[in-house]
Amino acid sequence: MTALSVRDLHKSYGRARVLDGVSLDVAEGTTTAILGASGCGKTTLLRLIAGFDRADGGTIALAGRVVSAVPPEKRSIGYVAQEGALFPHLTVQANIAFGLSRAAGTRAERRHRVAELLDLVRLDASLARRHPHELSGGQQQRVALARALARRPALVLLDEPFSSLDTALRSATRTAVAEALRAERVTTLLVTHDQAEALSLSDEVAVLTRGRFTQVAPAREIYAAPVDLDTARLLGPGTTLPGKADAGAVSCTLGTLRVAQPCPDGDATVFVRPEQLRVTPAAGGNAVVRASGFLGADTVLTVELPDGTLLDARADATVAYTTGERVTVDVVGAVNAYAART
Ligand SMILES: Nc1ncnc2c1ncn2[C@@H]1O[C@H](COP(=O)(O)OP(=O)(O)OP(=O)(O)O)[C@@H](O)[C@H]1O
Repeated sequence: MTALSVRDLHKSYGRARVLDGVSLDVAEGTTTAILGASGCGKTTLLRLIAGFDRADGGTIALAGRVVSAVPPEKRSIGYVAQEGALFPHLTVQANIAFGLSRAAGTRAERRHRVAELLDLVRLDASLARRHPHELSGGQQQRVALARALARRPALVLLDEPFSSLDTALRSATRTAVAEALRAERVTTLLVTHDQAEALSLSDEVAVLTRGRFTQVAPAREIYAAPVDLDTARLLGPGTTLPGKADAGAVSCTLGTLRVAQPCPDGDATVFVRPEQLRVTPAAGGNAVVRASGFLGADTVLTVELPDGTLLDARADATVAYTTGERVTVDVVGAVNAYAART
């Protein structure tokens, strides 16, 4: 069943058209990540769905019911903002219980639900009596999620919920949140501009560009075959090269390569991701290492081809590459190519 259905949504601020015909369906119990550049309208869309702002046109339906006239508190939506916005004067327990109305069972039942929620977001019960300032940023975000889930909402909106956390905390919090959402089988819309977050947390990724969704597809599918160059770049780094497409292949400075999806014959832009290039040390190699950055798990190299083309490649971190060293560069698998913009 479709939990959320957005149709042809429009929103402008003055003359600036932010959403220009946005449509999206989210199936019940799934997570869709909205990926888009800063300022593309992601938060605007969430605010319209939550009912904090009104659209200029289009409809939003929750479980098949159009909600234009329904106030935010009656939409059965949980919202977690960039920084959880917990009540600073209330304990963790009281913050979570705030989401539960007094009508929702006895005091003992509410306590039980709070304990259940703390467990769900993997927070120790001993934290229940602390105040937000006595928690780490990651713990605060997990309390914010517990509060949003308290009333068993039909839909949870997460607006860049991990952006204020450092790398290690971000990854741990992300895992805890993903597991909690899966356990509750709650329908979720996650806004992010972090491609790793979008790809790892979602059933589907929806790419918002120039006021519309340009592609909505499962993470693997969208990563392997982005519809256009902007979408390809949003999903991760890559080098663009001029080329010529002809009958299902594309020729460029790297040779004649297979294409992952159809590209019209003629001038093309080839997009090669760092992991699609295999670099091997070789005295008589066709390229020279111009820069190398050791990242721990792997190394990112910038290599130069004889015609001066610079390529970014991912390489084996156990090999210490030096600037000026000769290497061979091969392309692994099919690449994406798009009709060149005139
Ligand atoms: N209340 C408002 N009044 C005027 N302009 C606004 C208002 N809210 C947002 N905007 C503008 O609308 C555009 C979209 O903003 P929005 O916050 O939705 O983007 P975003 O994709 O969430 O960005 P970010 O990733 O940086 O948070 C921006 O250009 C912003 O300046």
